[in-house]
Amino acid sequence: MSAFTNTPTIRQVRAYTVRGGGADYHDQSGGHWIDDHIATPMSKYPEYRQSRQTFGLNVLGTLVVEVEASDGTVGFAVTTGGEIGAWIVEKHLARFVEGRRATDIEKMWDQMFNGTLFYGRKGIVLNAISGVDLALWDLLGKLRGEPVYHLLGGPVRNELQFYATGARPDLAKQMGFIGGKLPLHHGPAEGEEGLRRNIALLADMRERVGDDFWLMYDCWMSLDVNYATRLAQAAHNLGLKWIEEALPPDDYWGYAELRRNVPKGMMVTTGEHEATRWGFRMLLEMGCCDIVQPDVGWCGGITELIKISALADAHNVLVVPHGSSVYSYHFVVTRHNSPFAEFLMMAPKADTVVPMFNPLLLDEPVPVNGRLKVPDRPGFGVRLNPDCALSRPHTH
Ligand SMILES: C[C@H](O)[C@H](O)[C@@H](O)[C@@H](O)C(=O)O
Ligand SMILES: [Mg+2]
Repeated sequence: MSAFTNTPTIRQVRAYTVRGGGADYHDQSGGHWIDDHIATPMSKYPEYRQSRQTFGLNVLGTLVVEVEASDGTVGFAVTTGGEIGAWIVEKHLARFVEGRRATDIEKMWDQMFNGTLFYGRKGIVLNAISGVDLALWDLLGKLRGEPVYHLLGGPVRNELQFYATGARPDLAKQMGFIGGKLPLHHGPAEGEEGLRRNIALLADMRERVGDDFWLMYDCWMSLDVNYATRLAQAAHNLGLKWIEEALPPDDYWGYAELRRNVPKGMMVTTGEHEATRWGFRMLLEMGCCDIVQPDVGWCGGITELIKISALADAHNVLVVPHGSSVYSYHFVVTRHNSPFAEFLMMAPKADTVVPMFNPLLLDEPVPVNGRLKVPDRPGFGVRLNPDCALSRPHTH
């Protein structure tokens, strides 16, 4: 009898939403560093300048996807997507997954992507596809009794090392991280005074951390080429290691120009709001960046990230996924061109290490002294916190 005959099939796909932190990590209560006057493409409107939540950065909420196999095993994953994502999962994507062999992930991905191409391609549809894909990899690991990183070819290093994203790189250095990425607070609409404040903050942090600690700026799509060039030039003698996501994701031409403009030795990075191998092919072939930063919960999941990473490797470009907890750790540990990872400091003052998707996942690992050995529990090795109320709004 062929081994195929006893491979479990997918009995049901279920999608839920959750509010308050979790995978929609911008969905925090007040007073959190992650919503404190951070520059965005909306900063040109004063009414939307102080808080990203005012223009809806946390409008989606968390999407939880469960895939239940015919033997009762349940794989799950979480990403950003909320009710819209849940609707797409159950009303559209489920038809390409239910009844299929749990091993046929590539074919299910291809049908989910091509079956939604008329309204998807990127954005929320790719978040939803990513959620299903990650849940399928979790399920496969559980069925095989293996951590996902074993299914991806095994670890190329014993542990991961992390830089920390947050308001306090000085504290991150004390916690053992290899670098600190600051959110940029002021964009072009705040003129020369804003640029001066951006540089003053960086100078203060450089003073606090010394010369041998990475400092980066995350500009969250808020700048134009001229401002980003001037920021990079002014920050160069402060040892800015990279300037991240300076421009809107579709401005491939602007990124290529910025990369020609920045001082030699400074890196340009982007990609967290890009999706699929085609989007990253554009970034790579147009010479937009030195590091691509796909979010595995937004770019298409593990199945697509494998393709993106191979493309980047061929271009000698590093792949350092946007902070996405265990979903990227299991990938990064298996890739030579992913030498370090991001850890988003989700404590409101960025002064302690808390799980990134807090409070949604149980057993979610966190870096200790800036390092982490990826647990070898089956799948992604985490469980849903039963205290987090899941809702399933679209079942009627
Ligand atoms: C800190 C940044 O403004 C974003 O909130 C962050 O999610 C992302 O850009 C990152 O690279 O971590
Ligand atoms: Mg970023």
